[in-house]
Amino acid sequence: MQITGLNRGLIATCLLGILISTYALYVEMAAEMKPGYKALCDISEHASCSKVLTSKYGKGLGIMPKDSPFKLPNCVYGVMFYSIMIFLTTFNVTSVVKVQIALSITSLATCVYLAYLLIFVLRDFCVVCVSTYLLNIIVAILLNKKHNGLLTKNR
Ligand SMILES: C/C(=C\C[C@@]12O[C@]1(C)C(=O)c1ccccc1C2=O)CCC[C@H](C)CCC[C@H](C)CCCC(C)C
Repeated sequence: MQITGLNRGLIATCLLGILISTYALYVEMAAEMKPGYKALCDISEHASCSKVLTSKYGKGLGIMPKDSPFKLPNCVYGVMFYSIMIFLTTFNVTSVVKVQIALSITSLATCVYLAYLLIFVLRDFCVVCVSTYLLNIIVAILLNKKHNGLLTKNR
């Protein structure tokens, strides 16, 4: 695929990521404010996204200390991550793609950790969470293709 096509794919995937993260942030705030709030992604007892989002792992990735300024909802990190990705996608430079790949690997590692929490600690199926894992895998594949594409072009 051409670089332009890969860029479109990357931007579309990241926009979807921003959309899902924003929705998850809304659900998190609504569930915290109104008890008994039932979100669209609260499908059943063991497929409840609001339970996951309002759990103690839902903020600061579950690792930030109690009153750290980085104890933001995980979704806020998601929005920042996808926005930075979109911005960096506008540069078609190998070195910038390398920075994006590094960020993408960090996000994949974070996803593995969050998926572990989801499956083994919270024992819940969270649709919005799993979709962001998939999006991050797609971003990694597209970045790898773009990196290869730029290397061949500059040869
Ligand atoms: C919505 C989202 C992930 C979903 C979810 O986190 C949620 C919402 C959550 O509450 C949760 C609770 C318990 C178990 C699992 C979960 C999750 O699954 C976003 C991915 C975040 C993405 C993987 C960010 C990675 C950021 C890197 C650390 C790099 C930061 C880059 C910066 C410069 C900002």
